[in-house]
Amino acid sequence: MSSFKTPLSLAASVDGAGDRVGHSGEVHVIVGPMFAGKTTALLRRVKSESNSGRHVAMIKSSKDTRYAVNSVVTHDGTKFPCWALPNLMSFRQKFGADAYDKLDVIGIDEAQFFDDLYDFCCKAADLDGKTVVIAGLDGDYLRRSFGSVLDIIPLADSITKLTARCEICGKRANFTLRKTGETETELIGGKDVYMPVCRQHYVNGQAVVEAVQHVLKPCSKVQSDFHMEEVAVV
Ligand SMILES: Nc1ncnc2c1ncn2[C@@H]1O[C@H](COP(=O)(O)OP(=O)(O)O)[C@@H](O)[C@H]1O
Ligand SMILES: Cc1cn([C@H]2C[C@H](O)[C@@H](COP(=O)(O)O)O2)c(=O)[nH]c1=O
Repeated sequence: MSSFKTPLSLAASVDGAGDRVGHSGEVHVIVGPMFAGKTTALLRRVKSESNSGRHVAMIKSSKDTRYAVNSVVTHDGTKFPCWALPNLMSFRQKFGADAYDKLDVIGIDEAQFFDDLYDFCCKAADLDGKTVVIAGLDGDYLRRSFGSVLDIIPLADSITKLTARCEICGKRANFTLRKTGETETELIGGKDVYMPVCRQHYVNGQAVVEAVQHVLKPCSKVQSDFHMEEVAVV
């Protein structure tokens, strides 16, 4: 019998996770602004895979403890148990190598917070044969690329961009407006801090936030108390 190994089987056997090689993995990416239904779509997909008898696991970033520590929770309250982790590469070891090898589907929520998203997806789908379903923000509150979410587009079998409803006019919302004056990229929050908006209301709303911050600059107490609801953006 030949002992020749392809680069793929060699990589998998070196890593000790070769059980699923030959079984092709997949990468499905769900993006959009906040409140677009990304977590809802992720849960629907993972639950349906589980109902079909496949072994599933869900991961979210441990940075996001808004609704629950060990569950993924949608904005309308649907829950699913998950592993809350600071990074993805620790998942196999924490989940257990044997259990990991039996997994068919891995769901990842809040993907923008994982620095090792690209490497994890490559390994999980290409080498370990997993179906990886990823939900995350494509853009931050300034509509800049957020984390590594856009980096995994070239790895993807499918990409779904969802929209929310603009909180001001009810049209389709593609963007997330931060209502407060904080400027750090990562700022955990819900409707208290963010609202989904259409293009027109993103541009108007962002101008209002910037103008208010400019006016209030020397007065940091008032600045941190400022909220968009108090200003008309139409
Ligand atoms: N402006 C809005 N547009 C759409 N859905 C909204 C809005 N505000 C609240 N929601 C609620 O948010 C739910 C989607 O939540 P979720 O799946 O957690 O979204 P995401 O993960 O994209 O932030 C909707 O089903 C709806 O009940
Ligand atoms: C726009 C934006 C969002 N965040 C944070 C806010 C929330 O905690 C999550 C997104 O949650 P969702 O499930 O998509 O509703 O990300 C951030 O840190 N920085 C931003 O610019």
